[in-house]
Amino acid sequence: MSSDLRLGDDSGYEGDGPLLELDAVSKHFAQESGLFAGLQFEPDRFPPISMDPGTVQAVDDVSLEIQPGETLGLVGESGCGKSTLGRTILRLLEPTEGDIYFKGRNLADLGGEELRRMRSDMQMIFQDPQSSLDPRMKVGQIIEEPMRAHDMLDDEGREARAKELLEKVGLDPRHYNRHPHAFSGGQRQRINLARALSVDPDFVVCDEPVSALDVSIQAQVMNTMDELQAEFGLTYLFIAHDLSVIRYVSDRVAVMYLGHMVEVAEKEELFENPQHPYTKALLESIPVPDPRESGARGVLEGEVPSPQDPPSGCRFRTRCPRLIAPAAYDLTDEEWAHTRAFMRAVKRRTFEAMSADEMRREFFGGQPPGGEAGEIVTEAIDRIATDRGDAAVDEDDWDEASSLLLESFAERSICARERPAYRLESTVGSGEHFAACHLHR
Ligand SMILES: Nc1ncnc2c1ncn2[C@@H]1O[C@H](COP(=O)(O)OP(=O)(O)OP(=O)(O)O)[C@@H](O)[C@H]1O
Repeated sequence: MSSDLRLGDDSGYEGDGPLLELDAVSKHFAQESGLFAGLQFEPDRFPPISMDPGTVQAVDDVSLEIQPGETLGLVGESGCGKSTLGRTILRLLEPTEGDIYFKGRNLADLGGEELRRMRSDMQMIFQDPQSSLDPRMKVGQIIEEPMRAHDMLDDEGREARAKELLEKVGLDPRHYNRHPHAFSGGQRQRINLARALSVDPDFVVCDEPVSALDVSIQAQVMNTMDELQAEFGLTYLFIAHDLSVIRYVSDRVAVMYLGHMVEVAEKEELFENPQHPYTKALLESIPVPDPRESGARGVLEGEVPSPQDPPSGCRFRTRCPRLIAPAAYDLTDEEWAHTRAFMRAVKRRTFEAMSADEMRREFFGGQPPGGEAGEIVTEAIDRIATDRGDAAVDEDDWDEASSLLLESFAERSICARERPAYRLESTVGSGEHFAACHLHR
């Protein structure tokens, strides 16, 4: 673990708790600016226009621990809040709510010299090695810059360290005086690594560090990062949207969806025994290399809702294939599956107008559910049936049928009413398995 590249006595972490702990951390942004951003039309008021800047709930109520020496992979679709979480941890963004503890200290309590030291302990590397390296600076200057900012070593010491780091990241120390444009993408990412390591951090947020690289280069850079982790005693938060990258680098994996953490488990456990429908859908959507096995597999239905107005309860529920039936109705699994599919089809208007009988056949095999649920389904069908007898079906009828179904079924599900959070036993791995899904209630 030790290296002569470790600086000073305060490097390393001797405590027995997590290196990093997030306690209910949120980061909300004021709505993106624009000429009409936030303008609301409210006909019942005078004047009928108001300004509600609104907020983007990029990260919402996230709790998480990262142990010393581990790599926690953070995965999720574009826009789910991964980068925002990484930046908030590093205090590049101020959290809206919640606490972040690093080495047992609340970052919000630190000031002056302590905060400065903590900042050098936590570094970040970014996706695009092209734009994060100043083209006017030489490689040596780039690597020495953070040391200079933190007043570490003298000129000679910095130069010696920069050259040693170049070698450690797999580059030639004689390239010290070159400019970054002379290097390939993979080499530039290695320069970034050397720069991040120059101040001897304990924790590095790696934000999509290999996403911009050719697949053939990705593994080489990830292997170097792995070697450096062992040598420097580093802890990584490794952000990626690519599950094969996550599988390659992680010890544990955290899955994010629309600002919430939906599942966290050891890597093997997460890949072999996923417990959240969103994780399952993500895993099933990994492209299969075998061309004989084609066709749609686990394609996620519908659009990701807006982080300005996220769904209540489980944020994935509007797209979830396992949405739980409201307890108020006595529905068989099959009846609920039909009702759910019909509700979604009406909401998304995925079918052409048809008669009531045709809808019953198409969505319910001719047999809608009985009881109160059946009455609601029948009312919705009648509202949009082409043979309903009065004026032609219009937009308002579709909207009303959709609202009736959503309010009666989706909004009454436990998935809409309560925020899920369950701790499960791991079956493949040994550690804790967190799944935010009411199927585990
Ligand atoms: N400064 C900001 N102001 C307003 N909204 C923001 C800001 N930064 C991020 N967002 C919004 O917060 C949400 C999360 O963005 P973030 O970049 O963290 O996601 P991500 O998972 O890292 O996505 P990607 O992989 O595309 O970078 C998005 O809806 C984004 O538009």
